Amino acid sequence: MKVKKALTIAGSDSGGGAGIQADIKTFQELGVYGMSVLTAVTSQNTLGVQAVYPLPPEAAARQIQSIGEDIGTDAVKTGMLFDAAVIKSVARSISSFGWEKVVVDPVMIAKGGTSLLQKEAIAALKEDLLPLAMVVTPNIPEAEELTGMAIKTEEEKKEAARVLHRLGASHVVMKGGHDEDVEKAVDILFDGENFFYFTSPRIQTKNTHGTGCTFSSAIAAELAKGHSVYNAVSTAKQFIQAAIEDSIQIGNGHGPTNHWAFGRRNQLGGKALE
Ligand SMILES: Nc1ncnc2c1ncn2[C@@H]1O[C@H](COP(=O)(O)OP(=O)(O)OP(=O)(O)O)[C@@H](O)[C@H]1O
Ligand SMILES: Cc1ncc(COP(=O)(O)O)c(N)n1
Repeated sequence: MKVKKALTIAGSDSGGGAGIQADIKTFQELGVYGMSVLTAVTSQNTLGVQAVYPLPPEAAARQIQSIGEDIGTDAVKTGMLFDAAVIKSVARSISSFGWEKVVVDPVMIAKGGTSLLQKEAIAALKEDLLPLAMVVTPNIPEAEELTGMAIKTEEEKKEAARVLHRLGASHVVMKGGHDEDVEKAVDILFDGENFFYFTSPRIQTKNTHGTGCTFSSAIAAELAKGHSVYNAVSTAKQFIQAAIEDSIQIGNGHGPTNHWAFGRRNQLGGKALE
């Protein structure tokens, strides 16, 4: 059987809702063979991150080499990279294999406030990784860090997207999950010329752990299957909407999104899961 493949380069979330675990579940649900390169191990649950154990940069390079020299991949997604040395090592490895369908989720801070990226690594993210990105998916606080802009209005979101495009990302998705006073969750895609809006009703729930990871890996999975960036973002938006609507009540904090909701709903003709 011939399958499409996607690779996530990210950190492990022991609680299974974000990071590598969210990515692999999303790849699986979207019918793509998932592979993983670990950059860090976190002790994490729905209450937050209790500990971070970064892996050395050679570990990422060596894992990517093992995949690149034998299996190859149709798309790559990066998540938690933790420090500048890992970012540089990952960027070098991606370039050396000439992988083009690269989705960069510039993960910086976990929901509970724990830093998943060293402050001094932001320069490396901009200089080494953004130029390799077919799609970059910042939330508003991440876009503010990357651009140095304060982003509140729609015009500022569009201007930040232009800045990130100039830094080398060929497409930018400005995610609106953090605009909590707005009734809709609006993501804006910029392709260097035009802006496209992806809008869905905002769901009132505390179970949003891993939304960013899930959304970016859904984009990578759809790109791996050969879809355009516009269509990949459109499917990812439907995937995350279903995953948040049917989110999972486990633990005592922010529960995870439901990675099987999108596929099961399609089987059930669009009905929400019990
Ligand atoms: N309450 C919500 N209702 C509907 N959609 C949401 C909600 N929260 C986030 N989203 C959607 O989820 C996706 C991820 O957006 P978000 O801004 O939450 O990313 P993120 O902050 O990187 O995620 P995380 O906080 O998990 O790191 C986007 O498509 C966004 O519109
Ligand atoms: C290993 C890892 N990677 C990424 C996130 C961000 O996800 P969230 O902001 O939903 O906690 C996380 N919490 N853990």
